[in-house]
Amino acid sequence: MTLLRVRDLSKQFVIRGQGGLLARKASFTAVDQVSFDVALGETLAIVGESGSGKSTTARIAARLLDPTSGSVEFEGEDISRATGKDLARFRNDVQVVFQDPFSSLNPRYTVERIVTAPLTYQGIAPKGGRRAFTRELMERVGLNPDHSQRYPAQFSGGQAQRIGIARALAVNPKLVICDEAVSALDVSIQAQVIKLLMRLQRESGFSYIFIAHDLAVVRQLSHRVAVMSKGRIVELGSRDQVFGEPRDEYTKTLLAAVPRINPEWDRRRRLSKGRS
Ligand SMILES: Nc1ncnc2c1ncn2[C@@H]1O[C@H](COP(=O)(O)OP(=O)(O)OP(=O)(O)O)[C@@H](O)[C@H]1O
Repeated sequence: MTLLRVRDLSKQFVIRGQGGLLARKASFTAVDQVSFDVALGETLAIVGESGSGKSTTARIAARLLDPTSGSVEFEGEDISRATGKDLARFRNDVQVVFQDPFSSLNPRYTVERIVTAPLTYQGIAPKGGRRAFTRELMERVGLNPDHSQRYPAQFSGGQAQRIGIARALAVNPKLVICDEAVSALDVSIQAQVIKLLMRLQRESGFSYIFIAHDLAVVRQLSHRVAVMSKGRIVELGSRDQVFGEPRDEYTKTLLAAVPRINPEWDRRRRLSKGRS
């Protein structure tokens, strides 16, 4: 079942030159005619060099930013038209986990207040009370539930990212957008958080849009991969196709830069090269 349907999405930013009020304006196309679907329960990775338009695409999909043109449908509804209750439901169903947990968590709030805040805004009382709800969520993401009254600064980077994930899960989302969510973490911590993200998806069946520039990470957890370059999707296919038999020249260059960690993919790539 298609959860998210993005069609012909474009985003132009207006850039002002120097020179105060008389400065000339120019427009810059950050996202150019991008289309993709995300099915329920799948992980679509969006990869590409810095500045290729990955985050802008994701921010539009989460309605944090309006597109210049194109459409985004969530469960068949055009989200640009959603207002009131429909918009509130969409904001629940789609959660975003950002790269830097410390700047996306309020430093003056305890973990309990952070993870229950999305419910508080909606006037919903967590089942079993705030304390029990927070403890359960903390256990789910591998944090010590006895630390629910601590502040973000009292946690390591990896633990803080788990708080961000717990906050996203608090409202039972259908789609979680991870925007470089593991990029700032040490490799060993990164591996633990990736395992956690995969386990949570198996348990709850939600979808991910997983934005990353690290292809080794994407290889581990994606079902399908979209490769972006200069605002456009240059290749979109299953993980095995994109990694094993890339069609686009830019994808091939990107893959050539990845350390070889999976001999099976290498073998398939060599075989596919031999065929052509
Ligand atoms: N608010 C803005 N105003 C002007 N230009 C912007 C704005 N936001 C993004 N851009 C530009 O749009 C382009 C795409 O940015 P975006 O952040 O989507 O790329 P990205 O692929 O996510 O890059 P990174 O991996 O570095 O985060 C970049 O050139 C960026 O500088």
